[in-house]
Amino acid sequence: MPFSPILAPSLLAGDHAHLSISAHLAAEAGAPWLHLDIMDGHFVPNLTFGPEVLAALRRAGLKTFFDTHLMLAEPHKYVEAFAKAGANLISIHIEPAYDHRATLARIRELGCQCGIVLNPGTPASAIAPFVDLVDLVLVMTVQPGFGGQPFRADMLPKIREIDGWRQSRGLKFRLEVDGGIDLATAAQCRAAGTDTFVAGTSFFKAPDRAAYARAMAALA
Ligand SMILES: O=C(CO)[C@@H](O)[C@H](O)COP(=O)(O)O
Repeated sequence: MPFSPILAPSLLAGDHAHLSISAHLAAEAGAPWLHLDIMDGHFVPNLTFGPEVLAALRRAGLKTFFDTHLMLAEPHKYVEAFAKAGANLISIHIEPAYDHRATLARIRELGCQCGIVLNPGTPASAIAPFVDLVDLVLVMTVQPGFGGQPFRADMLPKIREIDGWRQSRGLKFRLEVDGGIDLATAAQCRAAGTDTFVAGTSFFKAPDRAAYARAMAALA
């Protein structure tokens, strides 16, 4: 396994009236990453927040690594705004039509790490041309748009397939899962090769240091 496990709390499941408090709770629990779900009401049937929220979290003192997941029909138009607002890693979906290669290169040029994301219905082969360009591959384990959905165990073969490429070709990307992740489903994903786990609903039920430490011990 090339990377040690990271559990990235998803701010989508935090308190939207007090996002900074929720983000600080995640950091104080020991989470080195915060997952930020950016939804546009087009690519996914929901809306969340924009770059000004990331900038405000930075102004509020958040030093956490911002793992920024753009669920946007036209992500290439927004990568600069998210990089300037404080994103550390920006992930873009493979499904919409735009220049993925140029957008990944632009994310790097802006000083961020870059990631590529697949929806449950998208085969691993769709991202094959990009896996040597990215720092992270995100396999969605729910149809994106809403938190609190059940984990899709039928995504495990896809995770194994992508981890297989990583191992056989010596590729250096993190392999992340997102959707319905709790201790039990994270363990299944870990066994399939995942090293990076987004947890929204399950994390914010008990966002404290002891719970985080238990989760990390289970994934070690
Ligand atoms: O991107 C998404 C949903 O589209 C996720 O990041 C969710 O926020 C994960 O939430 P849970 O499934 O853990 O509640």
